[in-house]
Amino acid sequence: MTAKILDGKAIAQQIEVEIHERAAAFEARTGRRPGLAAVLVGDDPASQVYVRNKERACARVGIQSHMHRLPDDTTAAELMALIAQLNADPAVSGILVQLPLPAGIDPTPILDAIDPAKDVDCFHPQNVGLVSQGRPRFLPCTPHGVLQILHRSGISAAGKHAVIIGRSEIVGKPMALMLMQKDSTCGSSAANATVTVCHSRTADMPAICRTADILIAAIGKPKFVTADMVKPGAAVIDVGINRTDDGLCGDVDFESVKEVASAITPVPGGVGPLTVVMLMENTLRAAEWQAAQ
Ligand SMILES: Nc1nc(=O)c2c([nH]1)NC[C@@H]1CN(c3ccc(C(=O)N[C@@H](CCC(=O)O)C(=O)O)cc3)C=[N+]21
Ligand SMILES: [Mg+2]
Repeated sequence: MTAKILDGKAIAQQIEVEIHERAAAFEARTGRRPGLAAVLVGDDPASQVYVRNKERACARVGIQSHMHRLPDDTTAAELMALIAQLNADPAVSGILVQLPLPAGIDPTPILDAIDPAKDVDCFHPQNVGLVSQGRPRFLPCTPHGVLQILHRSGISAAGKHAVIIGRSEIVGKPMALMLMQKDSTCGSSAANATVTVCHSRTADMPAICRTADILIAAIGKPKFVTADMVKPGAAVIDVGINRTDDGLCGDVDFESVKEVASAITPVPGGVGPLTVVMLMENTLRAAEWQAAQ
């Protein structure tokens, strides 16, 4: 079997059209553009790429981007002062502090200081709590993007065994919560999975992965998932983006796994573009709520 390649870029473009229409309607109704403030501290090359992609997406969908590029030696106090200013600015609907922050700054108090109504990354404990209770205000961008890829590719999760490799607060953990819930923004077929989470201390991970109908790799190890870990016919979603000497690659060994899976996302052009577009959706959602207050 050769897998169907799930074209994340094309799916993201479809969703962008929908968001562009909603953003235009918002602007027509309120006379204001939704605004996204992105804070980038230091000069991490991957972060530069991601933030530039987010800025470009804002321009395409009709969101005003407010970029704050700060030097590597910015202090936590300076960053806190900027967050306070952005929290108070009515032109700023959503705030994103690009991670990782430079080694000297603890991200937790910074992220906790973002107004939960502007927390478009969905990292604030209040928003994480709402997701975990199945009544989300925002959805975390990458897991939401994965649900959109599955849903818009006609892959149902309901009743299936979804195995997630990785337990990060940003991807693995919220992905598990969202897949096991009764419903999702994409309907009940993009939820209701039986979920297993594997991590670095999991015993016999390959055997567990081989029972997955949907296998989601989010560990940050290049080509970690090999063909022997995949059940024939499984759908494989690769959340990893690793920069190696031979260029970008995911957490999945694409060339071998595509011969076993029924569907697979590429890297680049898979989950990454969805992460960006779901951030646009959250920013628009934030603007709509703030306008209704
Ligand atoms: N506060 C915060 N929020 C984030 O959402 C966040 C973050 N920090 N830190 C890093 C990760 C990673 N991330 C990506 C964004 C865009 C692409 C993306 O555009 N990918 C394209 C291009 C990849 C490339 O050229 O490098 C693709 O996969 O096709 C990927 C990954 C957001 N993250
Ligand atoms: Mg990573």
